Amino acid sequence: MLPRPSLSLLPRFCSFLPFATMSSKTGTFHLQQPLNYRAGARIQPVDGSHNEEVYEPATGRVMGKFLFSGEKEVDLAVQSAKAAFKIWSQKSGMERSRVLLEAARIIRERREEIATMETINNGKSIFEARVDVDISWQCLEYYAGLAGAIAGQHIQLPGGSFAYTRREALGVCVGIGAWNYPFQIACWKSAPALACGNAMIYKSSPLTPISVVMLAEIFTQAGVPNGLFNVVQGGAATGQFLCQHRDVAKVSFTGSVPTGIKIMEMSAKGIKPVTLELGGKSPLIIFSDSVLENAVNGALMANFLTQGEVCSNGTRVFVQREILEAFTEEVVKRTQKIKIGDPLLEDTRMGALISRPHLERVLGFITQAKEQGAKVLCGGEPYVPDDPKLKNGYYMRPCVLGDCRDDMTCVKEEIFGPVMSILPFDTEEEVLERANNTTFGLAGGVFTRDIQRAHRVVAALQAGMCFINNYNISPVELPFGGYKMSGFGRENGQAAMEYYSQLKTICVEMGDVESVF
Ligand SMILES: NC(=O)c1ccc[n+]([C@@H]2O[C@H](COP(=O)([O-])OP(=O)(O)OC[C@H]3O[C@@H](n4cnc5c(N)ncnc54)[C@H](O)[C@@H]3O)[C@@H](O)[C@H]2O)c1
Ligand SMILES: C[N+](C)(C)CCCC=O
Repeated sequence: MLPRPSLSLLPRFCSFLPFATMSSKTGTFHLQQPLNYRAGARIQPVDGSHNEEVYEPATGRVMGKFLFSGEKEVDLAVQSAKAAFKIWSQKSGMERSRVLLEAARIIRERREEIATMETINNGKSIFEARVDVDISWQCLEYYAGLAGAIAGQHIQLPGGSFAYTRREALGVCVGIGAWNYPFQIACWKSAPALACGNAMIYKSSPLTPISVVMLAEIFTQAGVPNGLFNVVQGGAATGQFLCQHRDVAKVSFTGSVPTGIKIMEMSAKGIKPVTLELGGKSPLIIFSDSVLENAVNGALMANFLTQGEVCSNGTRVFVQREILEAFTEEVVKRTQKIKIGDPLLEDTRMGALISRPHLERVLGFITQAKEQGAKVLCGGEPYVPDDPKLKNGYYMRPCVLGDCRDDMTCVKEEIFGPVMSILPFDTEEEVLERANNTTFGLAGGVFTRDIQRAHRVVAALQAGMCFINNYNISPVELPFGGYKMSGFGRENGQAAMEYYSQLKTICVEMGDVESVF
């Protein structure tokens, strides 16, 4: 069943344009063009460590190879971005706004092509990839709207003197992204960065290097100066060259906690500000007075989007004991009905996980959960679709675990796969204590009909993004980010503008200087 149309995942704009030039059937795409982008064009990097293969998760097929960028290529990208920054940062907010609006328009126009590419490279269903693309152009439109509103303050001082503040761009910003929302994460970072007058160099996860280059082309077509948005490709070493570069002013990172720690350490050496969007193990609390159908829908949304590979997922589902049986029965029934298979088919709702090692890691968590006493209520095993071309894809059946305890690994660690753990509780006080007993703090949710309890519970949750009676919806107007080890800084909403700009204060003397000497 689809979410309700009010605050739902359904696109706010739909344009079903014909496919562009690329092949759109699973198992047919071949990488032909370079994946680095510098000074307004796709290029081969001037140096690099090695060639990396790009896989299609739906089939397990290698689609092509690309070179991991070396230090020289990173430096050229930074120098190109520095030159473009000089032009872009001098434009008015309204001029920047017009370019971002044009980029949003082109994304809408190329919606089907981008969504198809995202599905081919990530493995998520085309249904979800279209939603990701819609959230992406909405993000550009939102920050286009804010670009013209960037303003300072005027402060009166004695004797007619005064001061004013200017909100200025930072310079060359680096964006480093994860593989679960490749195009969307690049837009969440670049839209506020460019709106504030910065340049950006972006590095995707090496598992999903393709769609961000389409974004780079779109920015150029929309009218950003050549070099303003460059793409370098690679893994940890390329990321390190970026973070350590002396001309980089800021790093915005989305990824795991261990990598986030390294990013922060490197940035600390250059006193560079960082935004860290890290992992989570979020609680979803379902009280017995909830509308059961909504609570079940919420739990599915909280666990199974993008094959469960979602940072904000509410994977610890706390259910009040009175409705445990009814809730569990319904959630299992609905999970078993999820259509798994070729992600480019219209009716598929769960595609392939990102890679073979990741699939094995997720299945390993389920084996361990069983060893520790959890009961597999459904799924949890590899899935082989009937279509022969999909037989080497990375599919599994979504899993619901019962008989879970707070001390089990499946309840404590981020699995990043389609695995829901159900945990019974009795009282509000008890569940809050247990929900907050984690080093993570990205998201949390509550289902109840008691309005006072709903607000009391979210106020007590130690998490940056909380939902009442829904889960995992992401209007771009809302700030998104974590507490505790899930990171700091915010993406989306007005808040993100703070993280891509700096404040200058100018103090103006209107009288004579009174010296104390
Ligand atoms: N909070 C959020 O908004 C959010 C969103 C998506 C994913 N995530 C998190 O991301 C993780 C999954 O993504 P992943 O496996 O790509 O994470 P990861 O930390 O392995 O990699 C993330 C990015 O960092 C790069 N990288 C790796 N080592 C680096 C280093 N030493 N220096 C610089 N860059 C380096 C990678 O190449 C990749 O581009 C999960 O923990 C998930 O929760 C968080
Ligand atoms: C768009 N979602 C579903 C809120 C996911 C945000 C990015 C986290 O992985």
